[in-house]
Amino acid sequence: MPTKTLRLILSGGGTGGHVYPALAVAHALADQAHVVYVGSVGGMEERIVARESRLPFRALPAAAVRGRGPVQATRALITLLRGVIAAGHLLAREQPAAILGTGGYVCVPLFVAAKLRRVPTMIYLPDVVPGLAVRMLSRIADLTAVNVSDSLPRLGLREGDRRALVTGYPVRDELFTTDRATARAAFGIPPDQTVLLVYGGSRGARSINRAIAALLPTLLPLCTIIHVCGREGDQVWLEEAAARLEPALRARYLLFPYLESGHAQSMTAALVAADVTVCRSGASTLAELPAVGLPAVLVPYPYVHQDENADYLVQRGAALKVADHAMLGDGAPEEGPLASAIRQLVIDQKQRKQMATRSRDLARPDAAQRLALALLDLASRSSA
Ligand SMILES: CC(=O)N[C@H]1[C@@H](OP(=O)(O)OP(=O)(O)OC[C@H]2O[C@@H](n3ccc(=O)[nH]c3=O)[C@H](O)[C@@H]2O)O[C@H](CO)[C@@H](O)[C@@H]1O
Repeated sequence: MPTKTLRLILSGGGTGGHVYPALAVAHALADQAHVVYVGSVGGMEERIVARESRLPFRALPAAAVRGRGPVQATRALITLLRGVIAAGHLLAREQPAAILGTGGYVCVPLFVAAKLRRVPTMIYLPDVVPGLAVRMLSRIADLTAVNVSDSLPRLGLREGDRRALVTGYPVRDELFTTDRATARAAFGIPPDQTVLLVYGGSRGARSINRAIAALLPTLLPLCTIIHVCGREGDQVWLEEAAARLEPALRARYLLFPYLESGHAQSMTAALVAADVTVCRSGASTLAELPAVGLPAVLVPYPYVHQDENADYLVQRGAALKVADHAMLGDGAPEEGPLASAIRQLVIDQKQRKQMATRSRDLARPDAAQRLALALLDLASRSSA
């Protein structure tokens, strides 16, 4: 039996995009270390970690460091200080040999406390463009790992730098191993149908939901749609819209609020079953779409740096991009940019195949392994 004397901390807070990569690394570390997950008090990560892993979860107080006004800024600073103190106690108890942070504000107090206690740290950037937290953390971390090398200059780093590492984005193994027939069977979709998967990141995307609802009568004659709409309440009116469709079309519209791992109808199965997807361009798309070679119409969420993620795939011929505000165009929605882009990929099999190949070429199946090894190496340096 392997002895798990090595203790490590993984941490990432916020929505799914910061949590799933950390869980993929935990999986890669499997029997090699005792891993504890550190998230923020009241964050979405606690639920995801409990649902998708058996890792012990510890919570820290954390908040955005940038407050909007002086009162909010002061409150955020107090939360940060409380977080650093709590993180100090946590590190004293857990005695980790190294820490990997995948982003989110919870990493800030943790990394500050780690710096004070000389615990080695690695920060991981999943997106092309780093946010404020990752930029700060990259300065204090011993090692900065990035999904794609394009990000390094944005952090003042270069490839080959001792403090930098390009790993790819760690995804669940099943994305590489699930076969299409099984995935399709899980959703009851026959092999000969073209499948469009629509989703909006881990929280859903209202504007995409609205646009797809408007296009259901146009798209359903062409393809089956798996629509993952998010848990924010859109399911109700989308079901009403579906009920107004004629029965033959209605039967080809499969609506879900969220798809969890561990079920036959999982996000993995949906990605593998699909021929084309319409989705946001959160960091996960940079790896999950290539892992299954899924051609995409990307609609970046306008208020964060998703445009640059989308451009990364578009420039490499692995996706098309449509702006959020332009999805339906000015005239008839069925002639707008979103419908045209979807139609193009659904109808033109040759372009779809070419795009699938280009996408697959970008896959990095060893990303979780690379991050796990780097963390083990960091840990061994600390105990040397
Ligand atoms: C609005 C926003 O601020 N989004 C950010 C957030 O996105 P978010 O947290 O939504 O992250 P991503 O879109 O990158 O990832 C979502 C993850 O959830 C999974 N999933 C999604 C739906 C579902 O039903 N089941 C399921 O398992 C996806 O397969 C994916 O693994 O963090 C990412 C990582 O920093 C950023 O790139 C995004 O810009």
